[in-house]
Amino acid sequence: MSKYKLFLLRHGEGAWNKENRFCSWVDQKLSEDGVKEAQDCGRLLKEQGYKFDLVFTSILSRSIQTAWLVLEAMGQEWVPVVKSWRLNERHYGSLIGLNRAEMAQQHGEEKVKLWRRSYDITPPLIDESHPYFLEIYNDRRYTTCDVPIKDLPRAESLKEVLDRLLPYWNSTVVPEIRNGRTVLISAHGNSCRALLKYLEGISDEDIASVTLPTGIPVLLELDENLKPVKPRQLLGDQAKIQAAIKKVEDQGKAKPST
Ligand SMILES: O=C(OP(=O)(O)O)[C@H](O)COP(=O)(O)O
Repeated sequence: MSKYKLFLLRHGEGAWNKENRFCSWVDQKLSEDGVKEAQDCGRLLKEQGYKFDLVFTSILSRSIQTAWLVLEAMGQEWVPVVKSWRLNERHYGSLIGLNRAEMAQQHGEEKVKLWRRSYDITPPLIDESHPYFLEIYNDRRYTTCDVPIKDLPRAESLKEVLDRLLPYWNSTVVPEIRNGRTVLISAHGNSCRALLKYLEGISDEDIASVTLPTGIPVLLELDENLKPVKPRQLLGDQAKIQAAIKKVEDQGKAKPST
């Protein structure tokens, strides 16, 4: 029997989602379309009568901005928002900033698919020579983490995302859910995929075909042991959701960038 409802949300479209670049730990704001997606998401959740008690976000602006816009559209701005780097997007290492379609032209679509969707392959590490290295590691927000900056990731597989996310899930999110709070996690494509893999017990192989579009809330109904009692529900117009999923999957195809 369903005891708890948990909502996962990949933030609305960011500027680099539009440009088909690996964004990851670079702090991009939402695009105009992304703002609209987040507002539409909030309106939909309000129409369906959902109420949140607590929102968790990463420390990247696009997930925080999305949480604010959702709460504003729901008229629930007062709901507390708690932030942690442990919900950040997967660290894409030296791939950060690169265009997926150009990478597919250079390295082949299969290689890009492995980098994007394999469970335990870590992309090449970012180092000091990378154009976004200083922007990331000199950012004051990373002095607030529960690990020193030198120990923060330099690239992560999906498995490594789950390894850094799970302690936070267990210590901080789970007690709130067990206390009966309805939680929204406003995060990222891959941090949400990692959590979904854990909660739904998805195999290392099958997680490769799980794709989350931006701005679409995912509802999980959980039993008393926080195990899903039914398949995840992506809320909204199902034809639009399927088209948005295909668009994300096609980002790794070797077509000329626009
Ligand atoms: O920043 C990213 O995700 P996000 O838009 O959910 O924050 C990644 O670049 C997503 O890339 P992917 O869909 O190739 O894994």
